[in-house]
Amino acid sequence: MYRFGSFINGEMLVGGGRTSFEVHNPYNQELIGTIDFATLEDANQAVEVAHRVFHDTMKQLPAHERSRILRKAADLIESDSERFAALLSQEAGKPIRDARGEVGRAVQVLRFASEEAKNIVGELIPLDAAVGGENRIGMSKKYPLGVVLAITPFNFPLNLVLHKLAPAFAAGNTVVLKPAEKTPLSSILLAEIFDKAGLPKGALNIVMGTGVALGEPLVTHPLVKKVTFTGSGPVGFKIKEMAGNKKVTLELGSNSPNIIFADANLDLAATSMVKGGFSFAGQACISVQRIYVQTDVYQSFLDKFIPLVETLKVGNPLDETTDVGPMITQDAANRIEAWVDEAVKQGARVLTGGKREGQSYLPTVLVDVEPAMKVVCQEVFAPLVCVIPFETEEEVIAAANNSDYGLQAGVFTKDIDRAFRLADQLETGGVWINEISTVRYDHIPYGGVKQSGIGKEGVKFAIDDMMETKFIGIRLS
Ligand SMILES: NC(=O)c1ccc[n+]([C@@H]2O[C@H](COP(=O)([O-])OP(=O)(O)OC[C@H]3O[C@@H](n4cnc5c(N)ncnc54)[C@H](O)[C@@H]3O)[C@@H](O)[C@H]2O)c1
Ligand SMILES: O=C[C@H](O)CS(=O)(=O)O
Repeated sequence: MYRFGSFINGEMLVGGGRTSFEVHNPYNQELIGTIDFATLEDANQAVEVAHRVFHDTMKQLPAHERSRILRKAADLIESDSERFAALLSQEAGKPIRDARGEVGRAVQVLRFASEEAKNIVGELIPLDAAVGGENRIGMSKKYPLGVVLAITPFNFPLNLVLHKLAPAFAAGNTVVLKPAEKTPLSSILLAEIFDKAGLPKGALNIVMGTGVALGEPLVTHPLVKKVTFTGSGPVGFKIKEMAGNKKVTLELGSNSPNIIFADANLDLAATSMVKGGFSFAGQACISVQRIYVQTDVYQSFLDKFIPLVETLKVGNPLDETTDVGPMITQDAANRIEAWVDEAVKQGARVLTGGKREGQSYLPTVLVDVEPAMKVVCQEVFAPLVCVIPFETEEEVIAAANNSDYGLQAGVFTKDIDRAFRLADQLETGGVWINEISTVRYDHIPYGGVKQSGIGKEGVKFAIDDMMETKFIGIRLS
C-alpha cells in the first residue's frame, strides 16, 4: 500500500490537513494507495519553484548533461521495469503484458529524448535572398520556454506522462505535472527515478488533485509558459480557452476509422483489428472503432474476425493470460452498456459481447449501425467496434471523414495508388497502410486534427513545440 502526496521542490507533501484520495485497483477494488491532494498554495508553490529552478539551474544545464539525465532515467526504469509494470497493471487495470509494453515504450521515449537533447539545431538564414539583405548574416536559435504545465490522462499513466516530461527536459524546461487522479502512483515512481538520475531538485514538481480543483489555477498561472494536455476533448478545449495566449498542445480523443478493401490480406486485417479494437479494453485514443469493409469481403471478414474476438480472455489484469481487463470506473462501464443498449434499440445488432462482467465489458462487435448512433459518431473508449459495409472508394472516404475527430486511420489494401489516394484524403493526423490506427511509435509526429487536438507530440516534435525560436542577425562592416 502506498501513501503519497504532491512532490514539490524534492519534498513529498503528505498530511497537514490535506484531503486524502484512495486509489483502487479497477479490477477488484483493492485499495492500492492513498494520495493527499494538493492545496491551492501547494499548486502555486509548485509553479513558483519550477520558475525559479528554470532560471537558476535548468536553462544553464548543457545539452550533454540533459542528455545524460534522460539516458540514466531510461536505464533506471529498464532495470526496475517489472515494478513499474505491476503498478501500472494495478492502478489502471491494464493487462500485465500490455503494461510491460508501456514500460518498454517509456524507456524508448527517454532514450529518444536523450538523443534529441544533443541535436537541437537552428538554421542559417540566407539574408541576401531579400533585397537589401546583402552583407548580413542571419540565424535562428532555439530557447527553452520556462515552466511547462503537463496535464495527463489515466490510460497510459507512464508513457504519456513521459511524452511530456522527456521532451520538456531535453529542451531545458522545468515541469509542473498534474497526473490523472485515477492513476497517480506511477508518477511518484517517476519522480524517484528522475531524482536518482540527477535531475535538478525542483525541475519536476507533481501536483496531485482533480482537474476541477487545480485546472484553472494552474493553467492560468502567469508563470506557466506552455500547457501540454492529453485527455478528453471537452476538457482540452476548456483548457485552451483558459490558457489565453500561452502555447497549448492538445492530444484528444477519436473514433478511429479502419478501412478494409476487397484486395486486402483479410487474415492480417482480422488479427490486427482484434488487437487494435480490444487492447486495454479499447481505452486508447487511437483504438479501432469504425471498421469499414468492402461489401465483396464483408462476410468473409466477419467469419475470420468474430471467432478471433471470441478467443479473447477477459479477466484479472495481473494474470499473464488476460487479454482484456476492466474499464477504469463503474461509470465508464455503465456508459458503454447504455450506449450499446441504445444502439440496439435503434436497430444495431450485437454479433458478440454486449454484456457486463462486473466492471469489465465483454469484447463487443456491432453491425447494422447508423452514422448518427453514439457508438459510431462519438468516442466509445471501450472494447467495442462497429463493422460497416461499403461499396466504393469515394463512399468510404466520405464515411470515414464524416467525424468530428481525426487522429489516426488505418487502410488495408494491396493497391499502392489507392493507398496514397486514401493517405492524401483522410482527414486525420496520421494514416497507416496495412496497419491499424492503434499503432504509434514514439518518435513519429503524432497528434490529431478537428476535435482530436492541436499540435504534435513524438519526442522531436514535442521538443520543437516546447521551445521558442529567436532570430539573431549580424550586419557586417
Ligand atoms: N490523443 C492522445 O494522445 C490521447 C492519449 C490518451 C488519452 N486521450 C484521451 O483522453 C481521454 C481519456 O482520459 P481521461 O478520462 O483521463 O481524460 P480527462 O479529460 O477526463 O482527464 C485528463 C486530465 O485532465 C484533468 N482535468 C479534468 N478536468 C480538468 C479541468 N477542468 N482543467 C484542467 N484539467 C482537468 C484530469 O484530472 C486528468 O488529469 C479520452 O478521450 C482519450 O481519447 C488522448
Ligand atoms: O490513448 C492514446 C495514446 O496516445 C495511445 S499511445 O499510448 O500513444 O499508444
